[in-house]
Amino acid sequence: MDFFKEFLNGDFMPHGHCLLWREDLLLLHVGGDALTSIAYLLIPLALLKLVKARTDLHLDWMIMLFAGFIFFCGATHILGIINVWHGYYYIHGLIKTLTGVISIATAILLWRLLPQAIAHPSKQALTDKILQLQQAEQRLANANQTLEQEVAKRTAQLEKMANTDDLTGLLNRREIMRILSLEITRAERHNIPLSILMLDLDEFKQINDTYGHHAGDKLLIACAEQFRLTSRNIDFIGRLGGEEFLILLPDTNYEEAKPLAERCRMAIEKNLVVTDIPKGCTVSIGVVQWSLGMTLQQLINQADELLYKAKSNGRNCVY
Ligand SMILES: Nc1nc2c(ncn2[C@@H]2O[C@H](COP(=O)(O)OP(=O)(O)OP(=O)(O)O)[C@@H](O)[C@H]2O)c(=O)[nH]1
Repeated sequence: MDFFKEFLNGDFMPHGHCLLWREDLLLLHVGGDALTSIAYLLIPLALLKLVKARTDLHLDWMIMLFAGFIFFCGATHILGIINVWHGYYYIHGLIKTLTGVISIATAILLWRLLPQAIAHPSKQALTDKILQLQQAEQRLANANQTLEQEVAKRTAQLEKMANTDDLTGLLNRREIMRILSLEITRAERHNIPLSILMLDLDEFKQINDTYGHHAGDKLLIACAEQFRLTSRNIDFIGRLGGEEFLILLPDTNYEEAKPLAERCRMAIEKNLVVTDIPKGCTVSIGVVQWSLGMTLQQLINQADELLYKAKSNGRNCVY
């Protein structure tokens, strides 16, 4: 009991020379201890705030231990101030010992954590890694873009192949019919004229039989080229099959279509040059202007009928 009395009233040890301190010396010691104590008490509060705010750090126990260590350091300085007037040397010693124990614990844990901390990537390493990732991402984006361009190119090639006649490079039957259907809808909606030319090479079988199938192919290619040269860039030219072609003339009435058909006929008769076939070739053409209410099939049938008429009337003519 006596021990506790002495422990708390500060008389356990005599003050000795403390009461003899001069004012400036006292201010220096008390001021220094007070400033250090304030700092040592503020640091644990800051660490507590950090632990509360950053639950993701996973080192909260280590930070709390460090906060405790700092707190006890602060407490020894407070006791240093008190001891100037009261001799609580026993409590002071006790707090110093506690500070020592918690410091040792912190030091041991700090050393144990050191490899983990060293292994943790530095800010520079993380910055480098981010840079590497950004570069890799850029490379990936570039590769992706190239791939997309390649796919678009291949798709366009495949579409072209699917829509094109292999031999002549003109539109194939499916594609010219698809476009004709669209153009009929457009003509209907905007009330604009639309005409077609149905073209068939004359006595092509005989050419094939005389000069061979290969020469016949050359002639088909040369005819396709003449049709290209003769028609306008708004027109669509297709090969329906064999030696039969269709030229689609958007925004064109019969009066405009007929001379165009005539130019095609003349081009085949006069301009066609196929070395294997010296006698050349001619073409018969049926011209029809689409009229309101006419279906695609009716349009084609009417063009076929006119073509048949041209064939029956001696070929190499336009009907
Ligand atoms: N070289 C070649 N011949 C083809 C091709 N497709 C069809 N033919 C031939 O074209 C010929 C068409 O003959 P027909 O339908 O009798 O017509 P045509 O001889 O031109 O007679 P008309 O049309 O009455 O003037 C056939 O002999 C087919 O074999 C092809 O891609 N190349």
